[in-house]
Amino acid sequence: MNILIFDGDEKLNEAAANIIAGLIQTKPRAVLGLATGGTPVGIYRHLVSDFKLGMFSFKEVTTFNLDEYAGLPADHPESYYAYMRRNLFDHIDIQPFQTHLPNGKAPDAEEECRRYDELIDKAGQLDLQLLGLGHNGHIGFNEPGDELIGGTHVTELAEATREANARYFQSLDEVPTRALTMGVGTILKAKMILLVVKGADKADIVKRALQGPITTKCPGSLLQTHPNLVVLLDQAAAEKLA
Ligand SMILES: N[C@@H]1[C@@H](O)[C@H](O)[C@@H](COP(=O)(O)O)O[C@@H]1O
Repeated sequence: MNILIFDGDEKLNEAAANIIAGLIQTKPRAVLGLATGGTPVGIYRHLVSDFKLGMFSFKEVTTFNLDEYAGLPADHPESYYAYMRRNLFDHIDIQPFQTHLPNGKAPDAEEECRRYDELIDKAGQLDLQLLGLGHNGHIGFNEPGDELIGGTHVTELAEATREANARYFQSLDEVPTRALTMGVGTILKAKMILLVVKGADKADIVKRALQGPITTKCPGSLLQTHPNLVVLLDQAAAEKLA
């Protein structure tokens, strides 16, 4: 694992965007695994401005997002579909049919998960998976538990996760209780994983995930097994690391 620690948000966002941009420049048909949440917003902003400077094109890029809330229609402002349009897709030349998220409103969620895995399989291995880390160690919406699931599946959100995401909704009650998420097997099969974590409130979980025991109780700890893991941290998130 390669850990890089940055002094300041902007430098970190720029470094993450440069890694993604470099991949697209060398492989225009790259398959990207994308993440949502607060962490990647600045990274997407950088990618958009680099794109607008003409540094690269997303025309042949394919994307698969990690997850989507179950029950939220795509046009709900807090759906991850809406987030991706707002923060990235609407500002670049990616072809909409090459962007993928699980459909949170699919009538048969299990079938939707199978469909999503088939699409990922058909696209081939993810070249890069961008990841954030939840306060409880979740990656995507793979929550801590006695076991983890390899493929895309429906998951019950941990209370802590709903509380953390309540800031985007009018009230906690409005935060969905379930989500469709890529599994840890798919995440770990990516050729490269780019984990980005910021803030002092994540320092403990960064320590557990990167230097603690590998356990399903902290899904992020499984990333230690990946042969090409790049971790970008700000100083606050890195402060408990040995
Ligand atoms: N499903 C997402 C994750 O993909 C994200 O990485 C994590 C951390 O979010 P944030 O970056 O806002 O702290 O929580 C969310 O609930």
